[in-house]
Formats: sequence, C-alpha cells, structure tokens
Amino acid sequence: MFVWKKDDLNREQEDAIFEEDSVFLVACPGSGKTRTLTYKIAYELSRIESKKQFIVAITYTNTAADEIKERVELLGVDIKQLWIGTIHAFCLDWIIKPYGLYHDRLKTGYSIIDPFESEKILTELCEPYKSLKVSYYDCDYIAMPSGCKMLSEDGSKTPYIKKVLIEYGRILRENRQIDFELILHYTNQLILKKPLISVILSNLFKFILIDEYQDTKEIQYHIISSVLKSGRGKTKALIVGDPNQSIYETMGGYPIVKEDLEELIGYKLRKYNLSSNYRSSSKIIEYFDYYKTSDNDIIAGGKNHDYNSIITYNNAIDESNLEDEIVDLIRYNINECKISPNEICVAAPQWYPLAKITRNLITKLPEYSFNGPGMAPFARNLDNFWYKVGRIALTEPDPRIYIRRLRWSAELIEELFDLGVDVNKITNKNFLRFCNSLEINKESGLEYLEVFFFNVSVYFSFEIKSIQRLNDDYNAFFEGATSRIKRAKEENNNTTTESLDNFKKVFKPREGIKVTTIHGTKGEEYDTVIGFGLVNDWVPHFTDDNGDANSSKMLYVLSSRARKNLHLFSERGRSVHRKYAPEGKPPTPCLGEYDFEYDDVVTTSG
Ligand SMILES: Nc1ncnc2c1ncn2[C@@H]1O[C@H](COP(=O)(O)OP(=O)(O)OP(=O)(O)O)[C@@H](O)[C@H]1O
Repeated sequence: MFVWKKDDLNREQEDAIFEEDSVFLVACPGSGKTRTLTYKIAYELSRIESKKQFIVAITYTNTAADEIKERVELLGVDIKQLWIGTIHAFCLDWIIKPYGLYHDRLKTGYSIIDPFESEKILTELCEPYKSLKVSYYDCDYIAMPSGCKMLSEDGSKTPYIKKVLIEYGRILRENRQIDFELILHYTNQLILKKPLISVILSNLFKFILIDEYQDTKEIQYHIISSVLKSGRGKTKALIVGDPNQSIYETMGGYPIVKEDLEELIGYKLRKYNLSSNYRSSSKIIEYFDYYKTSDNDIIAGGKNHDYNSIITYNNAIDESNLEDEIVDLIRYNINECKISPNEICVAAPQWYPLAKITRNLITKLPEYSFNGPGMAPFARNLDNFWYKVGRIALTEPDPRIYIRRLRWSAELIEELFDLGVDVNKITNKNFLRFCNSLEINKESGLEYLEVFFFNVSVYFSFEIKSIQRLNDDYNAFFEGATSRIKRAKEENNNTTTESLDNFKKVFKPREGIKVTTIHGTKGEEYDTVIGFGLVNDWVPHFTDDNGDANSSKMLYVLSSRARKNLHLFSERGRSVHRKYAPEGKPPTPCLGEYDFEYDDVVTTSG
C-alpha cells in the first residue's frame, strides 16, 4: 500500500483521501488540489485488487494530465492501471473508439479535425458576412445534453452564424471529421442509445476523479454520471473544484451543485473542504475573499502567511500612461521587493490589448525577458502525433527528465503500433537513444523539425504521406506553426519566433515576465500579479447576463494567483466610444465599489 510522509499532506487533505465513499471536494485557491488528487490516485492505484480495473482521472487540460501522471509516477506507484486525460480523450478512448460502430455518423470511419483546420474552414465560411462583422470568433458552439447550442448572444449576427455552422457541419460530415464538441455530442448520444456501454465501463472503473469541476460542461456530468449511476455506487468518485473560480460559465462551464450531481448519479456524495491556502499572504487572502460568490473558509496556512503584501489599485491613470506605470511597478517589485522576473505576471481580461503591451514592455524593459501571447511558435496539441514527436525533438537528454522522455517515447511507439506501423523490436529506450543521436544543424525551428520528423519516419520505415492520420497531423502542425509565426511577425514585430531556441522554450520551465489573459492564469501562481483593463464591458463582458457574479469570479481568480503583491488598474480612456463610453469605459463595478484600504507605491511616473 502506498504510504506518505507525515508532513506531505494536512489533515483535511488526508480526510478526503481516506474517505471510502464518493467525495465532493470544494477546495479554496492554493489549497493543494493537485497534491490531493495526485496522492488520492496513488493511494487508489496501490489498493486496486483486480488487474482488469482502472483508476480514471479527468483533467481540464492535457498539460494538467501530464503533470499529475508524472507526479504519481514520481511517488513510485505503478501507473499501468491509471487512465488520465481530458474529457475528450476519455470519450474517444473509452466510448467512441470501441463503440463508434453503433453510431450512424461514426460507423463508416471518422477523424478528429485539428483545431487549426477547423478555424480555417470557419474563417472561410464567414467571409461572405465580413461586412456584418461576423467572424470565426462568433462561431463558438457547445454540446449540451439536449443538443448543440451556439454561444453568441448577438441577435443581429445569429442568423448568419447559424448558416455558417450548418455549412460547417455539412463539410465535416462530408469529410467524415468530428471536432471537440462533436466528440461530446456523439458520446452522449451513444451512451443514451446503448446503456450497456455505461454498465461495462462501471465494471472497469474502480474510481473516477474529476478535477476543476467548476469549469466542466453540463454534458460531461451527464456522460460521467451515466457510468457512475450504472455502477450503483460501486465505482467511487472524487469531484474536486472551486465554484468561486468558475470563470468559464459564458463558454459553457457549469459549476454543478452537489445535490444536482447526486440526483444525476443516483446516490449521495460526502462533502469535504480544503480551506488552508498555502500560496498567499493573509493580506492577499483577506483581499480576494471579498469577491467570493459561494461561501467557503480560507485560512492562510503557507510560508507567505506573514508577508507584508502591497496591494494597489489605480483608477485615475489614463490609458496612455498605463504602460509606463506597469514598467515602474515591475522595476519596483524586482528592485525593492526582490521578486524574480519569472514570478511576475501581467494579466488582462481580453487577448486584444496584450500583443501591444507585450511589444512595448519588451522595448521599455530590454533587460528582462517576456513570455507573452503568440510567442509560442506552435500549439500544444497533444492530439497531434507530430507535436508529440516535437516534445522529444526539442527537449535535451537531461537525467532530470529522462523518465518523462522515456514515457513520451513509449506513447509514440504505441500510437504507431495502433496505426499499423511495424514497431516490433523497437523499445522506448532504443527510440529515445536514436532521437538523442540525431545531429541537425538548422537554426530555424521549422526546418529542424522537418528533418527530425523525416528521420523518425525513416527509423520506423514508413512514409508520412502514406498514413493518412500522420499526413493530416503533419500538415496541420506545419501550417499551424507557419501561420502563428507569420502572425507574431505582423502583430508583435517579433522576428525570433521561428528560431530553434524559441521552439525549445515551449518545453522549458516558465521563463520571463508572463503576459496573459485572466483565463490564462488559471491554476498558476506568481509572487506579483499586475491586472489591467479591469473596466466595465470587459469585466463583466458586455454580453454577459450574469455579469455581477462573473466579474467577482474574474477578480477572485486574478487576485488569488498572487503570493505577495497585487496591483490592479481600471485605466481611464479605455475604448472610447461616442455612444457607449464617451469618456472610456468606467471601472468594473464590484472593484470600484470595494472599500479596501489600498497601499500607495510611489513610482517614478506616478
Ligand atoms: N500539505 C501541504 N503542505 C505544504 N504545502 C502544500 C500542501 N499541499 C499543497 N501545498 C502547496 O500549496 C501550493 C498550492 O497548491 P496547488 O497549486 O495544488 O493549489 P490549487 O488548490 O490547485 O490552487 P488553485 O485552485 O488556486 O489553482 C503548491 O505550492 C503546493 O506545493
């Protein structure tokens, strides 16, 4: 049985792990959700009796899945009977691949469309409606238990978006492709049509864990609940998340309440809380506690507990002076507070102002490196075979990541085997050794990878073009990367995006001052957080009909990322509009109304 050291976990974490029944765990920010989940998985894996059963963990992102898998492995527990991944991967591996033949749309074959290709099709379909300002960004839709639903609430555009989406669906059908939402939609149809699927799965799964439940879509609860319900309590569950952090509601996130979930699964869950925050100072916790929309306790329990935090709010500065003020704050944090640049994050509620601010911060602070939007030269798409080869190609043979690279190598061999490639006699060690031995003298990341991928195909004796899936992934990878590099050049004037060094950075630990959206900070933590663009219509978004609660959640997430210092801005003169905002957008209401005793920081520009 897996045992841990006395101080690894606190009492609340242990209680949730030792509970024999199914658990609904509400965890405050920085309370060690990931650690609790990791230990629970290791604990359950070590107790599994049948060789035919699995522990299943569903994470919000592929990156989280990878991180948890690795942490479990580091705890010394065998992970053969662990399945971990996103809900899409779950639906594909456990339902669509084995049972797709029972669905009319899937039985003649299907492939998963690359998000980049999907964007390309939708962009082309929006072309005739350009003058009506209908773009790819309006065409988001989500799978719901009752069918697919478009997300745009702009009534003037909906008839055109509908036309675009109908045509998009037709093209996918014709090409036998499915996108991420259709994966969920068809899975739900399959389990409704064939209840036996859920029965079989409930026999296979001893435990199902769901991370970040607050951002889970409604349809996902239906899919998982169908399995849990069929097991009648035999398959145990751990559902963990924080309703105060549910910032994806406008995109379909559904922070289900315990009682509703119990009704779906047909039995009771035991409620536990994690209330000890290991991340932030008491002052930061006191600050973000104000924004909570769902009641739960938060206690400062970490080493920053007594840190003398600085929290500032500036709603007087004009947009034209904002960058200089941020530059001064960055210098102040680095020079006076001795905070590392890698531990500073600048965040805004939207993508739109980030490219410009990153570009200008790079110019104004040449002594520091930045990690901004659009600087990664390719998408982290774990469904793309060549992205996964890229992980090995772009990481160094370093003993600290040997186990990880070995696992990546084994995963690639397994995938090639599934595609019918002869992998007989090739071991993960041999393949990794081969990759490490390749010497490719190219300065461009794209050229380097082209040669690397070619060598891999020769090593396994296949031609990329002759295997459709590998050919599609290859084209999607290079077209996507080429388009990102072009965009970075145009938007950020960034000419180093295509260098091999920049390609390698994708897999290196976080480096430089991070510039991102508030959504992009999810799950992250920094010593200093600087938030700007906290203005009405952005937070809350002007289309949001639950704006008050959702803006509190955005501020809750943003502020709770900070360990030490927090600086917020509702700059004046932002997006002046003759009719809607003649003087620029006013501050986010719940921020403007908060009567907090902010600190003063005297910087050179202010
Ligand atoms: N029992 C513990 N003792 C000491 N430190 C802990 C303990 N549990 C977790 N931590 C530390 O607390 C920090 C926050 O943990 P983690 O990132 O898992 O939080 P989280 O609950 O996922 O937060 P959020 O919901 O805000 O993203 C990490 O640095 C982690 O190592």
